[in-house]
Amino acid sequence: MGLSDSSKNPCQKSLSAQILKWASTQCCFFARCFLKFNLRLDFGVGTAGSPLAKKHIEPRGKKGSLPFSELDNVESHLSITIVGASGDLAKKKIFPALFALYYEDCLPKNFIVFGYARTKMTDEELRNMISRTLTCRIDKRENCEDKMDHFLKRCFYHSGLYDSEEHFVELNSKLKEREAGKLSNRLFYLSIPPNIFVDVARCASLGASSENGWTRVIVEKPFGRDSKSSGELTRCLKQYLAEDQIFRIDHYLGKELVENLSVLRFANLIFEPLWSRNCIRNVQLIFSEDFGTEGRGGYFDSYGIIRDIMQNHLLQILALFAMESPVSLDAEDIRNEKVKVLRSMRPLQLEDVVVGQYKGHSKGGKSYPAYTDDPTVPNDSLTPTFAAAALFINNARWDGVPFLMKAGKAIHTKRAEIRVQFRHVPGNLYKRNFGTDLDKATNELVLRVQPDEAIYLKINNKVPGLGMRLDRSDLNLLYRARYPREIPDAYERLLLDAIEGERRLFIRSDELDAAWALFTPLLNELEEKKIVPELYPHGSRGPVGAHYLAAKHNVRWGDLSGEDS
Ligand SMILES: NC(=O)C1=CN([C@@H]2O[C@H](COP(=O)(O)OP(=O)(O)OC[C@H]3O[C@@H](n4cnc5c(N)ncnc54)[C@H](OP(=O)(O)O)[C@@H]3O)[C@@H](O)[C@H]2O)C=CC1
Ligand SMILES: O=C1O[C@H](COP(=O)(O)O)[C@@H](O)[C@H](O)[C@H]1O
Repeated sequence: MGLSDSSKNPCQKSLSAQILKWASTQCCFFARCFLKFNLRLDFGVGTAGSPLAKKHIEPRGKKGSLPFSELDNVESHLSITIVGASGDLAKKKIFPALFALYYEDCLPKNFIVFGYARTKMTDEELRNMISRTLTCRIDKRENCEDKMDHFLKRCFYHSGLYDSEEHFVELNSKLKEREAGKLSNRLFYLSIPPNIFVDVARCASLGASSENGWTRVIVEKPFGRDSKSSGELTRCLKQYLAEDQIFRIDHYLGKELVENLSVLRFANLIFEPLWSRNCIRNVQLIFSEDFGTEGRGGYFDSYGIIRDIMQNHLLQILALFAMESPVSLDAEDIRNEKVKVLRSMRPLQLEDVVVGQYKGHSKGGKSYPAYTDDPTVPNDSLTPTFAAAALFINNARWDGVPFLMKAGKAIHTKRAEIRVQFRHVPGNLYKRNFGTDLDKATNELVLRVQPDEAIYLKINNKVPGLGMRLDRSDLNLLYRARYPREIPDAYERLLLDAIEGERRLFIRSDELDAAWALFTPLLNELEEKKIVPELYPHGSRGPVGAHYLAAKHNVRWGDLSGEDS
């Protein structure tokens, strides 16, 4: 078993940090004795114990008030190992996010990054690989090249198998060599296919856990494919890791607008009183991508859009949107509220969903492939690449309010947004100005998660002039206009949180169970009954069935109204 990791409140943390400083400089012996007897140490040491952990109050990084290096007064070391370093996610997201954190002075003074995978690579080859992905992304930053050189010098590689404890022991020796006897915290990022999560957790925990600091493991999705397999995965991981060492990542929780959801609700008097069935008619959670599953067809075909997007990203947003006010911003308080709302929901049935799959299509002399054209996808695959669903929360706040989700690949546009449609104004004095379509008179709040982050509220407004003409207008908070700085990528925020021991944006195991309990009966039914998805052309607006589903609940999809700019 690796070292347990429990970050407590800041006061406790700073006390722990002082004890640890003393312990690490004068009396490492005690720590080793504790370990020998397999006691779970609860130091909350190193970076997690730094004042930066008070991040609800303090901004982070050099653009904030307190650069990490100045705060890093405990002589600790941080080793980050990316398992699956040769893969797509590592290249696309994880290494760039780590560099961005380094660039912003958000990493501690003593840190190293190790890549681990089966592919044979030298340190230099790993550095070249990282540098290629970095140069095409962040070359506009000031002093970027110098910083990049310094960062790359701290990157190393070890090639090994995922199920070989011996190879992780070799990694351990390399880590120790560079940690040079300092108190060292270790973070492992499992950026690998899910069938090898448990092997890696076992080998990393037994072969390469930190001997004197914390060991944490970030686990990528998918966390199973249904309640049973997810429960099994949790049980297996817990043979080697304590729950507080496991950081289940859902990168949508790290997106700026998703983080802002709670601020919008709980830091503004004007929204919270409206946030219930009394004023809200329906809520829509929409995700679409304007490309298919190209290159990931093999993975996608055994998961499908419901598991890939709805059961995690959209459901997490829904939980944050609908939860009651937490007792505090503490991770456990927030996650308790999310679990409560998830457990108040009715599990989905077949009649609550519409599924679709994209078909080939030609437009303007260009042809777009069907999902089943992918050589890694069977020709007769019934896997949905699109789904729309209606969910209901059986509690006093949300009784009767439809929460509609829609997620699709190969749709005409890329977007992720939350749309809140409000009720009609009772006894509206201006009713006749809207003709017979009173729906056009309702307010709508839109949180555009991506692209081009924005929050806008559709209101009815008098068109200036002598007559009385109304139109729908937007109160628009466009992020690029209001905050002309680069918005950090979700992976930056989440990596930093894992380093600091902040669990608020990671999924707890009971949350995961509740999420699977909602979707598993539906997923089983879709598979058992071999439900045939409705075909929609690649690049279209998705299957028509999604409109019927919405209409059944008296809803119109806001993204198709044609009103958005
Ligand atoms: N890519 C993305 O956009 C996203 C990915 N994820 C999740 O992140 C994780 C990593 O994703 P991604 O980087 O795309 O995955 P990859 O398929 O690129 O796999 C990552 C690495 O794992 C090793 N690997 C691949 N297949 C196998 C296998 N069958 N058995 C053993 N090792 C294998 C390979 O390294 P080597 O051969 O060198 O050992 C590969 O470079 C997955 O769990 C995925 O679901 C989540 C969100 C988005
Ligand atoms: O988790 C996943 O997310 C991506 C979309 O992420 P985004 O940050 O680019 O919106 C999706 O393409 C992928 O299928 C899914 O596994």
